Amino acid sequence: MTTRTSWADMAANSAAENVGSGSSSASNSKPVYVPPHLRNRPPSADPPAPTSTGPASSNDRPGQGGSRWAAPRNDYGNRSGYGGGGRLGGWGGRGGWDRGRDREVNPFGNDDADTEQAFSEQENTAINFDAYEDIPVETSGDNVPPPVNTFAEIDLGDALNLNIRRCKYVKPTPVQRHAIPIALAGRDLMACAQTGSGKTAAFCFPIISGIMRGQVPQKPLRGARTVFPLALILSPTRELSMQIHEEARKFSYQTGVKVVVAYGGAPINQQLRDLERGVDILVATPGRLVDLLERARVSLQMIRYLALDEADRMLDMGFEPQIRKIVEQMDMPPPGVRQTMLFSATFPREIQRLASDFLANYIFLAVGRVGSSTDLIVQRVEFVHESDKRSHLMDLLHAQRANGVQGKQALTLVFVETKKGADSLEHWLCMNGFPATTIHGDRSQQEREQALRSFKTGATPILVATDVAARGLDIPHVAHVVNFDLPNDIDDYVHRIGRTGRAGKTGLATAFFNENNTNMAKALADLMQEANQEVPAWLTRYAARSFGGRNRRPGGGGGRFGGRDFRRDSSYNRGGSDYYSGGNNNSGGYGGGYGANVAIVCIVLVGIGEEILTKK
Ligand SMILES: Nc1ncnc2c1ncn2[C@@H]1O[C@H](COP(=O)(O)OP(=O)(O)OP(=O)(O)O)[C@@H](O)[C@H]1O
Repeated sequence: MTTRTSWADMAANSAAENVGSGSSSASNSKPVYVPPHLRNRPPSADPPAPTSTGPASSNDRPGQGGSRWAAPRNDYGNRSGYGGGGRLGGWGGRGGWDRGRDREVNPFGNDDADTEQAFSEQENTAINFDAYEDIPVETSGDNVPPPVNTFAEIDLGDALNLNIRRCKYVKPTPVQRHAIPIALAGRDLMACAQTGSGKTAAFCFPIISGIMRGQVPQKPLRGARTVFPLALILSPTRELSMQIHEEARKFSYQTGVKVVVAYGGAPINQQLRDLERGVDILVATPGRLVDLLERARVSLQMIRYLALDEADRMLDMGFEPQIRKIVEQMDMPPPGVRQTMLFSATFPREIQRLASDFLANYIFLAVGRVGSSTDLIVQRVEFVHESDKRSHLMDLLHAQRANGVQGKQALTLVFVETKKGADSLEHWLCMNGFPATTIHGDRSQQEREQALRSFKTGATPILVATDVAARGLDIPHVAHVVNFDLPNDIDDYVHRIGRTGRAGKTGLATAFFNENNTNMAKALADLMQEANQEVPAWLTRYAARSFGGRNRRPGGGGGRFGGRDFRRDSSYNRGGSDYYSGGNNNSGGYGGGYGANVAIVCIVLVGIGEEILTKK
């Protein structure tokens, strides 16, 4: 299997190479204990904040009379400067403008980003395209626009095309092939596609392209400090919002489209200043957005595009009231006037039903995952008594070390149940020579961001996490996920293990099981069986005796799994024609949709809300 690195990996690698203690280079020598107060300090040799490559120019925009493709955004001129402090300083990742030079910061961190040569040499092989050859795809809804095979077939605009090349995306992934034409046709969309398959670009490209094409809108009369974004992208966690923002900034580099992120836990004043400098696309977590709306600092009156990432989580009980408030009770244009796109790797039927309130004559798209959910992930479950867990983990880590599986190219993510448990395990690992850090809801946002960076660069190749890191995070090189404490919900398990084996890469997931997890036995055994994993005989025996472990898998008791348009259910009947009036099965022998035994599995990047997570 190809394991060439993407540009993102290369950036991470170069950062890691500059990191001293705890990196893989120290692997063969006795690891050094790092006291807690020094553990997460940014390495002094870490790369500096990316520098600008030049003024935001308009000459890569095709001329389109009256649209923003033809209208350079001269409103950059009067900014007081915004640098965001670069990747490792302050509230990471918000940088869009170079404070001193008043220029758009190059999000590619590559001074040559303007030159064709700089990005034409290597393609992004993060995605294993071979695995997509016979991927099942199903669409339903009226007049579904046909998919495309190449980016060249889609008129996204020169500036965006240039950024796609800078990202080294050579061809669209399956979800992009189908979703982008649907979105460009102005259609509402509910899209279900596997983790790591490029959903972010699938909703970002049409939004950016649409804003570039559109007329520069007349700002409504309102308080001078109110901003009017044209697109809103909501996601359930702070870290996921930051990730989407980083991606969107790359895609919109030098297009004139301005992307701002707002999330809880970070100082609101900085975010207000970011907004004041102008915003076309607002990426936000719901709680912070409600705050901004209530302060009348943001108006949704001009929203043309609404995208919900991890949409099923956003409409799950924790978030639904906030989402309804934002979407239905403020000043956002109604469905049909705005364009709404919902993306996730799972869409349980009840959630689809709820979600349909936000959509108008929408298309449902389901794209199976690369291989199957867990073909790429070897799942192991081991019986480990509570008191033996630490020594068992130590054995695993020593074995990894002995096999040379460690360092920045082989990160280990260890999931535990509680925040206290996370701190305690992290401390113990460090004491025993395994550089670790931790992420959970009791840590400040700054500490959380720092921990993630330290993990990604391999400075601390073990991350002990609660469910705050279970969903939504795209961390390259996670080779091993250890469920030190199993979750109580099989979906959480699926999301956790989905942090490895992403984008066509293989991964390993090990779960520690004991008497405290008997309610998970059946769901776990079913899931493993479905994924052609070896199910230990003892687990099968536990499964035969047990009942529970909320099972959303196909064929499981919960029946919440959704890789199929709920409008096609025979039980669903709401007068028909306004909901579902046709289908387009591109599944190529896939049969009648995603039935009970289908392995689409949308392992998910469903996030848990920060409000919920902070309780963990
Ligand atoms: N067309 C493409 N060619 C090559 N790489 C791509 C392409 N599209 C996306 N990628 C890369 O694939 C990786 C996964 O993309 P992304 O994070 O958008 O997936 P996702 O479907 O949102 O995953 P998840 O469900 O886990 O959030 C990213 O590193 C991204 O840069």
